[in-house]
Amino acid sequence: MEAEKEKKLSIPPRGIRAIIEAVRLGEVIKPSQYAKREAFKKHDIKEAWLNRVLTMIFYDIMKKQGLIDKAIKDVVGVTPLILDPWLRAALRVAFDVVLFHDPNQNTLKNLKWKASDFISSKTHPYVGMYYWDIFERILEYKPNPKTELERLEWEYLAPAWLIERVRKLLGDETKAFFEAVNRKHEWISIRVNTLKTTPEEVIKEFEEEGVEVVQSKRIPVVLKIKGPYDFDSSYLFRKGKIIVQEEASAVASVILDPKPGEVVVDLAAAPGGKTTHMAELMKNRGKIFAFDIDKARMKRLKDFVSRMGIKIVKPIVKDARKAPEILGEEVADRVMLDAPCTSSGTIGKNPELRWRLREQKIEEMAQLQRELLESAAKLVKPGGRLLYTTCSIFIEEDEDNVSWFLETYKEFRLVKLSGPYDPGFLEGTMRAWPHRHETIGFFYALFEKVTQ
Ligand SMILES: C[S@@+](CC[C@H](N)C(=O)[O-])C[C@H]1O[C@@H](n2cnc3c(N)ncnc32)[C@H](O)[C@@H]1O
Repeated sequence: MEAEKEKKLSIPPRGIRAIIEAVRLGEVIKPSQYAKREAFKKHDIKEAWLNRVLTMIFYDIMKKQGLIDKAIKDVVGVTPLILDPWLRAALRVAFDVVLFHDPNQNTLKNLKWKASDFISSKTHPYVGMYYWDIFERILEYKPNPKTELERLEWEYLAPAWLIERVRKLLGDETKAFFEAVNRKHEWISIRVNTLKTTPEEVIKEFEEEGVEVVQSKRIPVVLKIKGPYDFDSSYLFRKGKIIVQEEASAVASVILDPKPGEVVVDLAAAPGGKTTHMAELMKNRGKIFAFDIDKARMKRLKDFVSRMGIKIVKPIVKDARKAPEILGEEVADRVMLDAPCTSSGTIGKNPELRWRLREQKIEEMAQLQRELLESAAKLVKPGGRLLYTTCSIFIEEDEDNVSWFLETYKEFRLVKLSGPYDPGFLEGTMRAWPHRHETIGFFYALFEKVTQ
């Protein structure tokens, strides 16, 4: 009996206030872990166990936000988006805890009384009273999906339109796909900076720090460490010996394969995962022109470049559609276009993204990607190569753009890719999948400009 009691979720009043504040701040402070950190500090969450429990709930709410908001709407009668932000945050916490966890009686009491007091103090006593009043209805609430697709939304924790799309792409593997993206992500993928150290040395240092580490079989400079890991206080990170990067992302630079002394243009470079990797492959010899339109992300690129001891990168904060005007045409041996995209392949890493994504966005991104491909086509020298990648799983952003490019730019041919991942839906292209390759969803197409 005692053991059973202990298994139930227990959150003290301070924890309730901290998680509501974290969810509230998460709407305005990005990335969301900063919001969580600030709220936990404010409410003095020092105990490791409590931090772990609240962190789990914080990310759980993001992953299930669309479903939680549907439940709120069923109970309250309006979309939570028009409610007071503190009330919305408290309701999201309450629904998540009640529907998806197993809270003990004390936690339920705190969730009713302390949350109500807390949001009263943040807004108006009427708001707290309203929350208090409807709390019993939250306890009674049972989701009532009416169709098979609505039922799958609760099973896969994703909106219906996304499930339909994944089904069209993957058929029987749909369930495995969503299970993989919803799994707890404990392992963090990093890349070793070979300008400063070796994978073996870094493995040794992690082991000495007591961090579990495994080396990627596909890309030996990629290591996976068991999190959590505090990068800010990490010697390896501060000295620029490691950088956070997914294996699928590191594969891109290896495929483009820039050589020492070459001229490379990276058209969507920030925060610099691929730019820095290419500089390493080029042994810090040659030139990389790194374009990105986002100043803040570019600042991070500049920090990484200097910390990692890289000398050959010229950052250019400009729209990459202007790159041929700025640099001239046919100047590059290699062009990397790691295009801005819907990022649908990263929903495992960015749990709230699935609820934020809008289907209309896909066409918008595909159009921008084509304009960037036009720019890339002009930059490549005859005999030079262009790599087009996205972290999206949608055909419109991937294979469709490749077909369009090959039809429009007859001087380019597709260089067939044969690994380390699986063939894409167009012969010669390649895709990485979360459920098959334990990485993010990623798409690759390599082109060569034929010499006349
Ligand atoms: C997928 S991210 C690039 C990630 C980067 N290659 C890396 O490996 O770290 C896409 C980038 O495209 C940038 N971007 C969006 N529109 C752009 C444009 N018109 N010109 C240049 N960069 C753009 C975004 O700011 C974003 O940093």
